Formats: sequence, C-alpha cells, structure tokens
Amino acid sequence: MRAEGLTKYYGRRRGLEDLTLDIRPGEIFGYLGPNGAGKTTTIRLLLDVIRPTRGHVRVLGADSREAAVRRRIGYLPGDLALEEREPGRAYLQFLGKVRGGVPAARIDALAERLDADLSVPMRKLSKGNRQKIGLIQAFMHEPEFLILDEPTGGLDPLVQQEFLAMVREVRTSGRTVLMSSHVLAEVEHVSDRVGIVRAGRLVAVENVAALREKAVRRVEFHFDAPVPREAFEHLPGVRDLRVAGASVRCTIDGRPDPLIKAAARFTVVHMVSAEPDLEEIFLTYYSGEDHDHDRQVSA
Ligand SMILES: Nc1ncnc2c1ncn2[C@@H]1O[C@H](COP(=O)(O)OP(=O)(O)OP(=O)(O)O)[C@@H](O)[C@H]1O
Repeated sequence: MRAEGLTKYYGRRRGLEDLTLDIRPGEIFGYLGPNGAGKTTTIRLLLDVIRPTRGHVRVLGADSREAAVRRRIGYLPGDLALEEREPGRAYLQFLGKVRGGVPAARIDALAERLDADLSVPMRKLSKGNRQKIGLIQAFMHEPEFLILDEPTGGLDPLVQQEFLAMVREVRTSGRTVLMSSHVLAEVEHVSDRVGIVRAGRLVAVENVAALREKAVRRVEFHFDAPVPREAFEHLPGVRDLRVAGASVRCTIDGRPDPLIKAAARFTVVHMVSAEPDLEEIFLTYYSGEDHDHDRQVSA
C-alpha cells in the first residue's frame, strides 16, 4: 500500500491531511490514534469507499479504484452491524460464493478457533460474537492484504490471543495486515511498525521495538519498609521521582534496567508498570522528526 499526499476533507472538516505512507508486503502495520484522528477515513480511502480531496493511493500495486483489487483485500469495518436474522454460517457461505468460493471447512475451522457460534441469528449475538463473524469474513478468502478497523473491540482475552495468532500466521504466509486501534497495547505485540495519527496527520512511523524503548512509562514500587530517596535519584531515564515512605513512583524513559537494579537492593512487595498511553507517546513524537521515509516495494 502506498499513499501519497492523501487528503480528505468532509466539507470544511478535516478527515485526513497529506498522508504519505508505505506499508510493505508481509508486514503487520499498527495504525494508532485517538477517536476522530482519521484512521477510519484512511481505511475508507484505501478501499475506495470515499474519494480523496487530494493525493492518491495504490493498493497491492494497483489503483484502489480497480474493482479486481477489492477481492484481494479482507476488510473488517469498525462499525460492523450484522443485524440480520440470518445465522452466521449462511451469511459467510453467501459471502464466500461472492468472493469466488471459500471451502466450508475453512469457515468452520476459523469459527472453531474464535469460538464463534454460526447457528444463531446474527442479530441475537453479543457485540463480541458478531465481531468474530466479522473477523471470519475478513480472513476466510485468504486475502493478500487484511485491513482491520479496531478488530479487538469486544473480544475476550483468550479470543484476542487467538486472533493475534491468526494475524501472525498471515504475516508468516507473506501477506500484509493493517490494523487500527486507539490502544497501543492491542497492536504492539504483533505489529512490526506502528504509525501514529493525530488530528488528521501522521505524526510518527516507528518500529515497535524502537517505540517501546523510547516510550515513557509510569512505574511504581512498594517495599516492605521505607526506602531512602537517594537510592533512586539520578538514575538514567528516571523522572518525576516521588518517594513516600515505602513506595516509589516515577516515570522512566528508555530501559528500566537501572531502576530495577536500584529497587532490587530493597524488598519489593508489589510493582506496577503502566503501559505508556498514546498521549505520552505523542509527546515523545510531537515534533514528527522520526518519520520513516524509506521507499520500498508496497503491499
Ligand atoms: N462522513 C463524515 N462527515 C463529516 N465528518 C466526518 C465524516 N467521517 C469522519 N469525519 C470527521 O473526520 C475526522 C476523522 O474521523 P475518523 O472517523 O477517520 O477518525 P478515527 O480515527 O477513525 O476515529 P474513531 O476511532 O472514532 O472511528 C473526525 O473529525 C470526524 O468527525
């Protein structure tokens, strides 16, 4: 996928501004941003559901307006309705035929992995169970490019793990995934790279490993007895240090190793390390200087 100067205004309202991005074949790309940042707008532009105000996008080497490209894509919309009386199996079989034939056994195997009930009218299913049917239809024709808009909403943790395993298998077979989320934790364990979008602009594209090393993290230690402040002062990367009796709170920027070693000199009874939230990462990346501009073959 290659977007160049991709811009969408809804009247005077900005949806997306000047997006230039390559997603490489065989990578899992996490597309992160808060509500209203422009993720769904980007995805709809890729799928030619809406047309850009400026710029253009190529998907799987073709113009996204070409109908043949759509069949090579699997898409999970963020606002999946599935209010029909029809049970999931009939719906999926129908879609399978439209897409040129999907073996029933493949649908059943995916349903089993996700623990989806295909016999109940879809409108009677809970949000999470409908989401499973949405995932099955996105994966079942083994598309070359999977575009998943907020895929994990409503899934319980075990199903989420299975879903992430399915995403990794897509990568193993050389296919490509774009998944959006407003929570870093949902995408960081599978993504090779993440892009952060904020108020319609892509503010950073980073390798996940690099992002994790750079991100600010909140850490708390609780000890079995009061600890001296000096033991935690001047440690590399430690900021906003607060020592109160037997507890220590701070943020760390970069590797936690020096802090862990300082804490290990006392008896730790409890420890909390909060995932960095998007706002914190935005602060790290606000300047947008870390854009990844390499130009490679696009998925
Ligand atoms: N059809 C539309 N008409 C007018 N404005 C729109 C329309 N769709 C999106 N927008 C606006 O464009 C901006 C980007 O919205 P978009 O839905 O792409 O964000 P998002 O990152 O997908 O957020 P969410 O996670 O809430 O779906 C928002 O300000 C939104 O209000």
